[in-house]
Parts: sequence; C-alpha cells; structure tokens
Amino acid sequence: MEGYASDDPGPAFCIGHHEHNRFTAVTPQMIMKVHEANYDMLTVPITTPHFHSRVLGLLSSFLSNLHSPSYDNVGTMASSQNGHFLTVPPLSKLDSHLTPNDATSQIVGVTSSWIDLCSPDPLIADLSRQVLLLEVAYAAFCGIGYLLVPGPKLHHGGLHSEGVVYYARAIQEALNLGPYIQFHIWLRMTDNPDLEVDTMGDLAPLAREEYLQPDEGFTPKTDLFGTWDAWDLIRKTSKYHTRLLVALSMPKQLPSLTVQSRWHSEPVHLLTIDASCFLKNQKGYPVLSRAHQSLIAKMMRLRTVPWILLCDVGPIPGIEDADDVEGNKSQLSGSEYPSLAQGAGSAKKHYDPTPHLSYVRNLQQRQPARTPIERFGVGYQDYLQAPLQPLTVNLESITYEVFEKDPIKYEWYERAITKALKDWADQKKPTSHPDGKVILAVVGAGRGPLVTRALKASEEAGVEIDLWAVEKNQNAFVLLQRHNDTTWGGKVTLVQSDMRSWKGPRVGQQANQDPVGESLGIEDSLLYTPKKGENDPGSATKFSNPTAAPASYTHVDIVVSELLGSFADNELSPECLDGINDLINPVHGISIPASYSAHLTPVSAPKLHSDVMNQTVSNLAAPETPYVVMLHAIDFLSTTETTISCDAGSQNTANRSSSSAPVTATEFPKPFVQPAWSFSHPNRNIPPQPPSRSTIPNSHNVRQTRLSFPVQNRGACHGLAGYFETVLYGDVELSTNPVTMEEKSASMISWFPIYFPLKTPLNVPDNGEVVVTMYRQTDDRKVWYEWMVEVFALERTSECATKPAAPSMSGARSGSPSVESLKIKDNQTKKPSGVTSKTEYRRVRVGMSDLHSSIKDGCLM
Ligand SMILES: C[S@@+](CC[C@H](N)C(=O)[O-])C[C@H]1O[C@@H](n2cnc3c(N)ncnc32)[C@H](O)[C@@H]1O
Repeated sequence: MEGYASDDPGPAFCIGHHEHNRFTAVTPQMIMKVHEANYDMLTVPITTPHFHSRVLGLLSSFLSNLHSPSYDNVGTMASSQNGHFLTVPPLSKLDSHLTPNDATSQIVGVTSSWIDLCSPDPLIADLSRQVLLLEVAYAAFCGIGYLLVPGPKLHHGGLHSEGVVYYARAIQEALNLGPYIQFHIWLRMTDNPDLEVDTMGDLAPLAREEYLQPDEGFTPKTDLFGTWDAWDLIRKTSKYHTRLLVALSMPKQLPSLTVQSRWHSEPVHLLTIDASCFLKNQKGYPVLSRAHQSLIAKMMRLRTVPWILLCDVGPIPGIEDADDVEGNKSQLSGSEYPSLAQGAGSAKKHYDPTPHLSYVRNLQQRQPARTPIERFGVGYQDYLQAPLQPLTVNLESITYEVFEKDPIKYEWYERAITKALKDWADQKKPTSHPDGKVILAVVGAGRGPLVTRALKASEEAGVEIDLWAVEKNQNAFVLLQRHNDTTWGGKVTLVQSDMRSWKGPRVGQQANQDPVGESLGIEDSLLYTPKKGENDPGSATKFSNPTAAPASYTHVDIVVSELLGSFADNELSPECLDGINDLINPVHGISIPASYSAHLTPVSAPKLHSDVMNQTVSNLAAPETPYVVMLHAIDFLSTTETTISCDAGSQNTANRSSSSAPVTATEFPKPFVQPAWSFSHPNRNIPPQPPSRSTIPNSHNVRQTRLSFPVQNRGACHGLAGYFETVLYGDVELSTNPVTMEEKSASMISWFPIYFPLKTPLNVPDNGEVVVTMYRQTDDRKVWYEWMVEVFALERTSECATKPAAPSMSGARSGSPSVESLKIKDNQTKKPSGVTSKTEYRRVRVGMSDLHSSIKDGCLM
C-alpha cells in the first residue's frame, strides 16, 4: 500500500497537549509557545485547586452539621426531608484562571474530574451537578468552544452504572447552558473497573454509607461494551444532540475489533493518547503499536477527522520549565531515556524535547493512501442524499460525468458484452437481423459510454452488430447525436424515446436498409439526418426508397441497460425493462444485466440518525425516506467471524519497520449481509396485460422478505444498510455488497449504499436477534418500500432431559446462527456425569419498530 499521493494530501492531524495538573493561566504568549512547539492546541482546567478546596470545605462543614438521612414515611431517603442540599456559591476570581482573551479559541476547557455526577448519594450528585454547571456557565461566558468532560463513574460498591442517568440529566442541562460549546464526554473504550480509582479530593468516596450498597464480595469484571452503554444512555437523554461528542481514551491494550468498530461509528471528535500507551523502539523513543497506528489511521479517515490529545507526555518547551533540558529529562524514567551509548552518539543536536509529538506528526506522513472510492467520496461520507429518479427527472450532464468516472463499471460491461457476442457466434444462434448481424440496443444510453463499449466489444469479439441507442432524456440525446457524428462514425441508430414506448428496431430485407445513423423520435419519426459526407452511410435516403422492401420491426438480440439504483431495483429498472420485454428475441434474447438482487443488514448509525432527526423538523417524511449515503461512521450489528484484523497478534508490538513505512488502517469484522429479493431479465413470466386497463399492472414486481440477523454484541439499531449485486452476463458481476465487492468489482465507485432509517433506534441485547421484514410495493403508478424491524432476546428457559425444541422463528427465513451458537455453547458445557440435560431457549420480542413506508416519496413509474 502506498502513502498519500501528492494530489491527495490526506488528513491533517490537529494535535493538542493535555496535562492533568496544569494550573497556570493561559495567555496568548503561552499559545504562541504551544504553536512554536508544533502543537495546535492546549487543554486548560476551568477551575483551580482553590475552588476544589472551597467545595470540599463547604461539603465537610455541611456534613458535620447534617443529621444522618432517614427514611420518610413512604420509604424513600431522597425525598424533600433529606433534600435540603448545599448550594455552591458562584465562582470568585481565585476559582478560575480563565479570562476571555485571544487565547480562548485555541484551548479546550476541562471540567473537574473530582466531582461524581453519578453518586448514589443525592447530596454528592447534586453538588457535582452544581460544580459542572458553574464551570460550563463560566466557560461559555469566556467564549470557550470546546469542553472535555470526564465520563461517568460506573462503579459504586455493589452498584453498577446506576447513576449514569443522573450524569446524562446533568449533561443535558449543561448543553443548554453553553449553547455554543461542543461537549466531549471523555470515555474509556471499555469498562474496566480496575481503572476506575478514586484519587485524593474526589467526592465519590464521600458518599454517605446509607446510600451505598455493599458489594458482597462481588468483583466486577471488564465489560467490553460498558462505557458504550453509558454513552448510549447519555446521548439518548440529550436526543442525539449534535454538540454532544466523544473524547475517546485509547488504552494501552486495545480491545477487540468489535469494540473498536463500535467507537468508530460514534462521534469521536477527540482521541486521547496517554504517555503510558506508547512503547519504546530500539532507540528508546516513544512509538505506538501497530494496532494503535492502524486504529488511528482508520479514525483519521472519518468525515470529521478527530483531534488528537497527547496526555501527560511531558511539558511544552518554553513553558512549564520545559526549555530546560534537565527539567525535561526528569519527566522520563531511567529506562525510558536513550542509553548512554545512544545519547553519546546522538549528542544534543538530536535531542527532541517533544518525542511523542514528533512521533505522531511522523505518523501523519505515513497515513495509508485513500482507496479510489474514498478519494471519490471525500465530503460525501455519511452525507444523506435523496436517491436519483432518472425515470421522471432528466439527469444533468455533470451527473453523467460523475458516473463516467467509474474505472470498473464500463470495463465490466464491455467484458460482458464481448462474452455475450462471442457466445452468440460460437453457439451459432440465429439473429433478428436479416443480414445476420446481432441487434444490440443500449436502452437508457445517457451520454453514450455504454454505446462506445458495445462498439469496442463488437470489434473485440469479431461479431458484427446493428447498434441502437434509446434515451428518453432529450438533453442527453443531443450529446448522443454529436457522438454519433464525431466518434461512432454514424454507426448507431438513435431513438429518443421512453424505452417503454419504443416499438423496437426496424430493419429492411436488404443490406443497408435499416436506418443506421439516424435519430428517431418516439414514433420512429426522423429527428435528424446526417448530411452527405458527414459520417453518413446514406441510409436516410435509402430508407425512404420506395423500390426497396419496406422496413419492418424486429427483435433486439441483446439489450444492454444500466438502470440500477443503490438497492438494485429502486430506480425502477424492473419496470423499465418490462416495457421492452416483448422486444427481446423470444428464443435467444439476452439482457445485460441478466439479474440483480437487493441485499441488506442492520446497522448502528448514530450520525445518520441524528441527521435524519434534524431533517424531520422540516420534513415529516424524513425518517421514512431511503437515502443514498456513503456509509462510513456505522457499525454492522450482525457480523461474521471471518475477518481478522490486519494487526492480529501485533497488539503490543512496536512498529519496527522504518518510520517512513505507511500504516494500514484497521479492518473491522465483515457484516452478515443477506439478499432480500431479485429480478431477472428477460422476464418470461410477466402476466398478459388486460386490454381494459389504463395502467400497466405491476403486481409481478412486488417483493417481500423476512430476514433474521444474529447480533452478538449489544448495540443500537438505527436502520438498515442496503446494497446490490448484479450478474451482467455469465461470470461478469458487479457488487456493492461489502462482503463480495472486493471479489466481484473492487474499486467500483458508481454507487453508494442505501440507508433505510428507523424513526426510533432499537436497542439489541447481547446474543440478540434483529428480524427485518421488508416489502417492495406498487400501486401501478409508483413503487415504494416498507420496512419494519423487530428485536429478540434469547432467554434460557429450563434444562430438560429431552431434545430441545427448535426456537420459534416467527416466520423468519433461516435458522438463527445466534440461537444455534448459544445452544451449542451451552450444551457443550460440562455437566455432571450421567446428566444428559440440554438447555432450552425462548425467543422473546424485546423491541419493535413502526412499519415505515416511503409511499410519500415513492418512485414514479
Ligand atoms: C443511470 S443512467 C445510465 C446512463 C448510461 N447508460 C451510463 O451507464 O452512464 C440511466 C439512464 O437511463 C435513462 N432512462 C431511465 N429510464 C428510461 C426509460 N424508461 N426510457 C429511456 N431512458 C431511460 C435515464 O435518462 C439515464 O440517462
């Protein structure tokens, strides 16, 4: 893999410096030093240790005068009797070093970490809330734009995650108090109780015993999705507020790819890297493991590139005594510092006062090159677009131009046409042309790229064709005429018509009697006749020669079209191709594509959910609209275990390759994507049209599916990601399905996936199941989709001696891998000898979405 090309500078890293005990005032001069040191920004606590002592003093005197809380007559301790809490007086000048000045825009304010908004003791929780709100209000007053807010404390003796809701409530209040501030909730990737230690001066240990629950010897274990759960609750409480973001702390040992992938889908706008995350290379300089490098590379490809905060990596030169070399040395332990021999060799001229920063800046240079689709999609990542309606809306030239940039699609079409022509000739199939030429029609020709490919394919296969191009867009038709003149040598007969009203190619009984090179209207009226000598084969005159046998309509041998949308049939390819079905050679006729199928999988997509919610304010149909979107910050909820990280086994190894070697971005687990339905052409089963009907019956294009997706790790389902696969001809296929696209049509850029949102996200439990029911509907005038999602939990019911009954699938299509794997896991666990019992499961529906329908924005036929 190559690094960034010169015309693709890659993501710029914005790197900040965080010192957990920085307690000096930040001046514009200090910011200058920060920039001189090559940092972009700096964190600053909002309040001082003086404020901290003041609050602790207040609390201790309040507690000493307080009677211990008692239960009131309804049995609650947190009621009005015990609710006379302490009020923290406003900040005074000694409580904060912050002053509004030119430096303010370059700093990230940090709220106090010694508070405990989650405390089970209402006094501590309320005091913490007041501290937070005082800090936020003062930060807002000073014009701070970014706040780093330490995440919730999840463990309080025997209580786990009980107080997160208080934290969430306080954050919601804070968001209203600082209307221009972006709040970054500082979270670990996983919930590791061992890392949640109280330090001196923290309020958490001051919670009164009456409110705590004894832990009864229970030792909490690491919960891989524990901090994500807390975040989910916090952002839900604030209704996915766009200013509520994540500051993600990278641990020394990265968790599994499933956890990494989850965070990648969340709005991580700050990545914090502590000095302890760094390893040492052979020269003793700080470097990150390959796994860390790969995760950073992945995160840096997000639409909003996260900032990096280097935490406690030593002082900034020029401030905090750092220009003094001795002072800097003292930050490094003996083993961290280069050896004497290295020191002697490098001498002072190689001395780097900010080695962690230099390393990360170097990492920036080594970011992997973007794939063609990433380069093509810059600015489009996670951006919701209404699907095209090329049937009812005439596309602009620029839209065609974008299609035509695809390096794969046209190449694959050419291959498919060449193969089809060769097979036609090899199999000696009769053609529909009296001269034996294969009649080939490109329907929906646009500006003509497939026409060019058809001509090339004919040459390549050595098979003569009579080429027709049908296009309903009158503007694109002008270009088709021009191309026919200038590049195709007048070899193509152009028809400006909706393909559904085209009567088919017309050929005479003798050579040169078909209207080659002409431009025909819907009723085959002549739109344009090339002048003599102007690529004119002379057909126009011969065409009207009364002595020649009259031209008659005939069939098309090979129909080539590209009418596919992101979900295969959503731009009405089936309906359009039905319109020319009868024109296709009834015995040997071929359609390229021969078939196509729609595929889907459930996803967690918080950014898309938030964007759809925001659009709902002005458009009530927004959450029932399928969107075309270059999916990026999403997490596949149902995955297969096939993908192994490119970094497997190298979690903790320093990258020993040269510091100029490019990094590879982490690959996340592959999704479990299932086909919903398919269409094939020509369709020999279209029911005959009753003569009395004014509209064409379309019920044969209705589809329905019910698919079951096992979900291993809990998460929130925000919607469905949709893809397509198509067989052009034989083994020539195109795919946007992330599981097969690499094998079938890598680097194809013409289509982004489709996203079917859910109005309300559904939470899925660990080892749960998502069941999707979807329809393609029609009323003979338009086509729309309906979708509904159910969530099931698997509940162990009993141990029984008999063979367990298969869990009910509520009509879902296939046996659920999650049920099966859980059964196997459970039934394999060792039982006392002689016991042959097996565990039974019940599927319990724990959530269900509305039945969504895009009927209002249906695709007009
Ligand atoms: C996705 S574009 C493909 C254009 C071109 N074949 C290409 O591959 O670049 C689909 C084209 O089909 C045309 N089209 C869609 N429905 C049509 C219909 N019923 N009859 C004729 N043209 C149609 C549209 O105007 C558009 O030019």
